[in-house]
Amino acid sequence: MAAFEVIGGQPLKGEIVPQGAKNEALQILCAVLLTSEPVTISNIPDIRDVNKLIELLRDMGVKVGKLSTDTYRFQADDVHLDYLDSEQFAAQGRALRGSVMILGPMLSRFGRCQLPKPGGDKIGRRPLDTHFLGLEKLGGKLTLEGTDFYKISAENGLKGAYMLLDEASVTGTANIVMAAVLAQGTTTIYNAACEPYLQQLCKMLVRMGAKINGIGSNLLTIEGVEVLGGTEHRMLPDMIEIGSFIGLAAMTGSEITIKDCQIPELGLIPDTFRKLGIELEFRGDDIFVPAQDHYELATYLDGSILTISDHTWPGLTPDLLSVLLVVATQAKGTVLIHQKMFESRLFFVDKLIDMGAQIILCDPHRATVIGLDQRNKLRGITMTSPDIRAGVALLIAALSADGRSVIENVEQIDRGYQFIDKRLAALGAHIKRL
Ligand SMILES: CC(=O)N[C@H]1[C@@H](OP(=O)(O)OP(=O)(O)OC[C@H]2O[C@@H](n3ccc(=O)[nH]c3=O)[C@H](O)[C@@H]2O)O[C@H](CO)[C@@H](O)[C@@H]1O
Ligand SMILES: C=C(OP(=O)(O)O)C(=O)O
Repeated sequence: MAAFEVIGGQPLKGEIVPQGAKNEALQILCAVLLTSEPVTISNIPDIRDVNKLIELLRDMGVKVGKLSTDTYRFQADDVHLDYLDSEQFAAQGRALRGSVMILGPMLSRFGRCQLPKPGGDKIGRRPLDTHFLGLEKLGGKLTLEGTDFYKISAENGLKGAYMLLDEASVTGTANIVMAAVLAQGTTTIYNAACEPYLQQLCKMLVRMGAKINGIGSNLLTIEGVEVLGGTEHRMLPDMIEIGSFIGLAAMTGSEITIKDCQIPELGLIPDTFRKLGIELEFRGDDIFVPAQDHYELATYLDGSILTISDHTWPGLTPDLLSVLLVVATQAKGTVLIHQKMFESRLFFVDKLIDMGAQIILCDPHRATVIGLDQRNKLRGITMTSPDIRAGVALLIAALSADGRSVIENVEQIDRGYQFIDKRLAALGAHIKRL
């Protein structure tokens, strides 16, 4: 297990370029399975989960050519269906959450797929029911082996259908869309997830020849086509990384410019940091965060305590709540952080409490943070990163803290943050990989 040693308390300064979006990359990479023609993808982040998915595709027979550090060319003109039955394929599928999105494209193009329960963060129950409800509506036949191995087939092809999803699952919607684009007839998906990465997927599919209406809304209408062709696609910057850098600047009292953010795609993220009292300036497409000695939490108009909670897009992404929580520990004021979607994502606050933060974990979903207003700094400690976003939140806490911290299990952070130690060291952070 790798670890980071951090000597905290140093203000950082400089410019940082966000990586390509992890969760967009996982959708887009799976979509290369939908065509036998070449697909060129740029701004691919060099992170563990994405590299694992690229390896999985290569082992399935997809031709993978690396054109530059962040650009690859894929061609799925000779997919080895037998590989799906191998132990190695199952092990690769188990290793990340994003692998689940090969189900939709494989089902629609080749009539079958199978997968064990995919990996990803252990942050509470992560049901796949919406994925299969949708794929079954299109004519997929699901066979369950035990409770954690799924086989799905459609010998006679898929047929378009109307469906009202029980929840607006992000990867579920991506899977269903990728199945519907090659189904016969019209599919209507109501209560579809509509976050920017899914919009990016839909736009790419349209460039490949798919017919999709309603992109960006929760009502998608898809007219199936017989074949899809190749295309080029560029990934958005990672909005969770951008939010993490805003939080880092605030907590460490640093002046940081985050470059090329595609600000219109960030939804509520900038305004949520502003509610924590953090000043942000948009300079063209860059976000400038000035060094701030203090920041003060907003209250509601009637003076009552603010709640920050997640919601499906265009609400606030759940993936930033851990960072927002950490930033609140040094604000002036009190805030309730309410993580509605996942039930085991707030337990990492124990470590922040050990560092001196004032937090009451009310229940698994809610934590009240009483900000220290920089009166006391957090103290460096040794801790383990439980999941990707808690990991980065703890890293931010460690960089702001007095003294030495060690963060273990940083493979969790490496899943989604590209060379984070080197990039933060370039801003002046004292961080070493052990
Ligand atoms: C690889 C990838 O892209 N992972 C992201 C994806 O995961 P993923 O697609 O797995 O997450 P889902 O959107 O399916 O659901 C997330 C959780 O929220 C619950 N839920 C979802 C929708 C809803 O209307 N009500 C509800 O309660 C689900 O039961 C689940 O526990 O989307 C999540 C939600 O933005 C993000 O945290 C993950 O980082
Ligand atoms: C939960 C996340 O990732 P995954 O879905 O891959 O576990 C995340 O990116 O915050």
